[in-house]
Amino acid sequence: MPPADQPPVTAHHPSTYRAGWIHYTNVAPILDPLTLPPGVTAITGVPTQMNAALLEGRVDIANISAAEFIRHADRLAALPDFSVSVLGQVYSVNLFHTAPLENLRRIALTAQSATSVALLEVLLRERSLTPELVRDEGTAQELLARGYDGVLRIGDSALREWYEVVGPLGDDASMTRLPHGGGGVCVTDLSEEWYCLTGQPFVFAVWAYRKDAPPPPALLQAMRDARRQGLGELGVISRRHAERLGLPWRVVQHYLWNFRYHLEVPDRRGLQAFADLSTPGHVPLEFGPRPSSGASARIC
Ligand SMILES: C=C(O[C@@H]1C=C(C(=O)O)C=C[C@H]1O)C(=O)O
Repeated sequence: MPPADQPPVTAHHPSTYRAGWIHYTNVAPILDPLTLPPGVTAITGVPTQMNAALLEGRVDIANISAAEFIRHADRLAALPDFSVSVLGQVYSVNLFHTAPLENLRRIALTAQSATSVALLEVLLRERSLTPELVRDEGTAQELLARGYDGVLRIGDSALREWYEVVGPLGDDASMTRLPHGGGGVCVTDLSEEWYCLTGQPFVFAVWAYRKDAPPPPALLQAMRDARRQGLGELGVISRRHAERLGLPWRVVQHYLWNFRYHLEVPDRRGLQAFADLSTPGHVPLEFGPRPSSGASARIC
């Protein structure tokens, strides 16, 4: 698969079902073991690319920003049992800042994100803070050096930059609550802030499809099989991605086992709370049918 930062390539054949995958490390436990069934093709990209590809009809299903699913709930439905959610710290959706939150004046926002930008807006509004928000690209260090006092980063590079600020943690790090700052830079983990505000998990991504193009059952079965395999092999997957990311494998393993991939009841409540806070007046969120095997979504 091409790296996540390449623009999506369109290769449409009417008889194929087209998937679009955000290929951040946090979906490796689902995507690494996935074998696409015959007739299904896939492209990869960053969240804003996959959001656009789904909404413009260049793919039929994609793991997209939860915020975009909420905004386009009239046209989109989500798989009932897939999510990228977390309860508390996520480590890869970070506001890097050099002054207390209350004093921030200018925050650079990554162009890769929709959900995390909307989450930041909710969190700032809750505290009645009104810094200037500017779309700008670069590493946290580069953007702080350019005069921003806050920088929002997501995904693999945000995880690496978090580790640059807080690491090295050493082999005896408890991995229960990891540090939030170092070298004059503070890291505010937006998902942890959400937890403090609501006590709920935060859903960053769902697997959404256009209501006129529901996924073939063989693809859903392949995704469920892949997730079961991937979650059973987290050690192997963590070592593979740790090497690629240049991070200690224990950090990557903790990062991955911390996610909630099943859109369970607490995640749906968190998603609903985020929808109500971020998008007042949104249309009701719609989810596809649960698996009909007789087993619960959790164990299939
Ligand atoms: C947790 C993350 O979630 C991602 C954040 C997204 C966004 O901000 O729009 C979209 C998809 C998620 O996979 C991350 O990338 O670090």
